[in-house]
Amino acid sequence: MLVAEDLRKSYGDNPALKGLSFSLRPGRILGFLGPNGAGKTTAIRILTTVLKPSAGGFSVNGIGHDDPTRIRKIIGVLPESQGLIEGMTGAETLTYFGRLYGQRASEARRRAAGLLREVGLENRANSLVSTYSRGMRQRLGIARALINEPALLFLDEPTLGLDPKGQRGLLLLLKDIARRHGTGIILCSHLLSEIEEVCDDVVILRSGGIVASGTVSEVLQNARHNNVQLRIPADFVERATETLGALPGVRQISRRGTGESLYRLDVELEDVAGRQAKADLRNGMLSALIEARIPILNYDAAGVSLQDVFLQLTDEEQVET
Ligand SMILES: Nc1ncnc2c1ncn2[C@@H]1O[C@H](COP(=O)(O)OP(=O)(O)OP(=O)(O)O)[C@@H](O)[C@H]1O
Repeated sequence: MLVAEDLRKSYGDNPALKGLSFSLRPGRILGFLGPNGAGKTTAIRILTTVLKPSAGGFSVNGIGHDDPTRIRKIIGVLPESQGLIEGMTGAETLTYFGRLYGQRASEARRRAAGLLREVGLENRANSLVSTYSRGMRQRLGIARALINEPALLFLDEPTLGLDPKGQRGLLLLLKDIARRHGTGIILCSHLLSEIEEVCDDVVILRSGGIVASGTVSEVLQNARHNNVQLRIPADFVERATETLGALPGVRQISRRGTGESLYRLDVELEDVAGRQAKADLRNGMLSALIEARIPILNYDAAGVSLQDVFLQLTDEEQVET
């Protein structure tokens, strides 16, 4: 339903997006991840037709980006600031926006009631928005974004400021909407554990380019095969970095202090083919560390989370070898 091909955008001489290509199928949720300045907002602005790409293109349900009016009719957006009207009730809000989309008064009221039910706000339909909690506002914002029954829904940090229960409830609601309506959802977030839980697909951006993309399990699987985490005493971190950096199979090392006297090294190995070759690389790495008399306090090749992948792929402090 969404196909983006080689999207590029420069602000003056500053390239904010350097060739973004990905696609999304109906009913799936895609997480858009990246550190500050990676280009997420720029990409979302282009895909929601607020900005024009400098090069490349995209289409939604076959409608090309050069027809923004038609694209706007089939997408929904939940911006970071919802722009709700405090002096209206939830039901009035949705009826009002339904009318803006050209619905008749009776139809707008009926659909407003249906949407309020869908997002779990039916009991507060007649309360003023000014009395809503943050979580309720987000739910109302989502209902508003669904008014035109969009094929594609964009959400920017939808769980920001919600308590853990509210976050979970909202993510489950999104999952439900995607599955039941076949809506494609693009979610920008920094909460990686939740992205891991709710998203089917993921695109990780860094400095305007994609550093990883695919299904969440593909990205994790790939990282698990080629990445190893080590914990070593801080005193040995320089020697360990040097030793690992001299090995031909080591592609990249990220290091992070995890306490006063401990360091965590995330080591990315060459992407060699075959299980045995991968094991040989890992064993070679361990032998080199042992030979250099570096104490290894912890070794983990399996417990890689999306957060680890994200930090490793987007870490500015990493040492390229
Ligand atoms: N209107 C603008 N004019 C000039 N440069 C811009 C503009 N908007 C963004 N940029 C630059 O483009 C790059 C990407 O910014 P963008 O806002 O898309 O990143 P982001 O991933 O959304 O970051 P954040 O997580 O902080 O929102 C940054 O270097 C930013 O400084």
